[in-house]
Amino acid sequence: MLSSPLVPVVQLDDPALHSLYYRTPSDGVYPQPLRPTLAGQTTQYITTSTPPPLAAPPKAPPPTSTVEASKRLAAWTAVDRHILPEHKVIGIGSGSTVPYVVERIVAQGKKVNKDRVFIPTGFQSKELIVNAQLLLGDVDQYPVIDVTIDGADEVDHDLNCIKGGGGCHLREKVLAEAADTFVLVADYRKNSSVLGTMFKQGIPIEVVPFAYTKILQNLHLLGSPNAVLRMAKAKAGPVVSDNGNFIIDAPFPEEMMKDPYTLLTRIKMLTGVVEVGLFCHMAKAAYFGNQDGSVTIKWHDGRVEQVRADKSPLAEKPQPILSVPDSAPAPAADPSHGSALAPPPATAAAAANAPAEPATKAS
Ligand SMILES: O=C(CO)[C@H](O)[C@H](O)COP(=O)(O)O
Repeated sequence: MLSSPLVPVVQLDDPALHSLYYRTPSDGVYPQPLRPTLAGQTTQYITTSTPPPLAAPPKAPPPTSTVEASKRLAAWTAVDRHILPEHKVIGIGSGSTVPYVVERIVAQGKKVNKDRVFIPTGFQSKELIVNAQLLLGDVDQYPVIDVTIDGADEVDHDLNCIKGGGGCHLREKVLAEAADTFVLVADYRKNSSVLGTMFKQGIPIEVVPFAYTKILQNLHLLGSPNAVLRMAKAKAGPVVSDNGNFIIDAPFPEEMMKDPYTLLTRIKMLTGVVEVGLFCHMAKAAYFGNQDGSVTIKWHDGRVEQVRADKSPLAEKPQPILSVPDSAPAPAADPSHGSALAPPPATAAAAANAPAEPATKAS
């Protein structure tokens, strides 16, 4: 029996095969990952050989609409205020605003980022971290996170929010809870006073697959007669979460949505429910990029701060917006997601500044 970490299952007599199957880190030929970040990590911790130089990480493309620009505005402002040099463990959330979070973190430079580890909330954010050549970790290694920044489907005045439009809310809640500071970033369409006003598809609820019918029945009794199993669009059958579970979308009447914490506890008590996409009393601040280039910041203590357009990070160096012509067809909505957003209220600023904006998720 070999004492190497790789234990043989069958005896290989051919020496060539033997060396193929029994390579160990000390051989210096440990299989190399195909992607740069992982190559960087392997080089640091396992191999002794010189790594190939890394290509520059891909940049996020310029925003293609006012909504996209406001997502970037929110993300950049939040990163500038909350991701400080002393922060070493950073949670990266999910959704269409988060690529701009990663973009701004990368812009802080290699020097500060080389001592940081980034924890993803799911497949998408893991890809963002890897592609940006940042060091990837997981919450089981780092159960205490300095700052987590995440998107949201809708946020109310008390910073309660709906999350899980992208089906990641279980990991998102774990990373929010693990964080000393949890910050939300979103465009102006997500800023509301009562949850469910803008995001109509209902509260995302992750459930163990075998129990979904019983849970649906219980949700109907609890006050959500239209609760449904979320179905996949490019696959036959239900959406399956990163954790192998099903997702139910349960719209509740406004009266119940006005007290999201009570609703959260009642749903969570249903047997078979893994996690509920209602995040109550968790966020320290929520950043909303506005159509006029300003940023609204709602703080956990009830303060509301406005950052004027000429004071925002984008004002330092104006960023291009690739405008979408009015006649262009609306981008296809992510059917499992932002299509539930109601159109934003019309404002003078909107009329003056915005190209025709679909009320659906733009990415
Ligand atoms: O909770 C989430 C995924 O589970 C997302 O953060 C939320 O859905 C916002 O996504 P987007 O910015 O794409 O609208």
